Amino acid sequence: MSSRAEAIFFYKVEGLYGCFSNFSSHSIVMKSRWWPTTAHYFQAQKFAGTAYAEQIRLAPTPQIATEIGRDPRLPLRRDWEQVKDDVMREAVLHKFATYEDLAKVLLATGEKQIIENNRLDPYWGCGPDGNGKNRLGHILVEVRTILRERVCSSRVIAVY
Ligand SMILES: Nc1c(N[C@@H]2O[C@H](COP(=O)(O)O)[C@@H](O)[C@H]2O)[nH]c(=O)[nH]c1=O
Repeated sequence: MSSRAEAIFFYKVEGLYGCFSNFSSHSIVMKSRWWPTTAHYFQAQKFAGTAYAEQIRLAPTPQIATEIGRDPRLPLRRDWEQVKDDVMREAVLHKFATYEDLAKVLLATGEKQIIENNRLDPYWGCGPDGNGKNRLGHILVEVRTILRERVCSSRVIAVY
């Protein structure tokens, strides 16, 4: 893995590598439903199987989906802390597997570190001091590895 100095930083959808954000306008189909963004899917899974999940799915923007998903008055599923990383990985993998152009951007980052430059979020992002867990960046690196392995195995099949 590269040094932090060479790392790829992303956050805003409008910025370079904006397609790495869960707010980017790339819809996915998961659990037999259409989701406008991975942010909609991720936030809805906090209330899977309830009417709140559908309300989030139909939210007009990822910002509104996230606002609803973070509402502390809503009944968060009990196992959320245990499953949230898996939900995020599943959504991000699905997005990059759906859009070949995005997969190419991610694969072209080679071995570089990927960091969500979100100063407000020490869990998914780098946090206020830059030493946050950066879980979204790590998940993007995991997805990059999975996609690379898929590309390699499809090339092996093509050779045979
Ligand atoms: N707030 C924000 C983003 N934060 C995103 O929200 C998700 C985490 O939600 P939660 O677990 O409820 O805190 C995760 O995908 C994180 O990257 N992203 C963006 O592009 N723009 C924003 O303004």
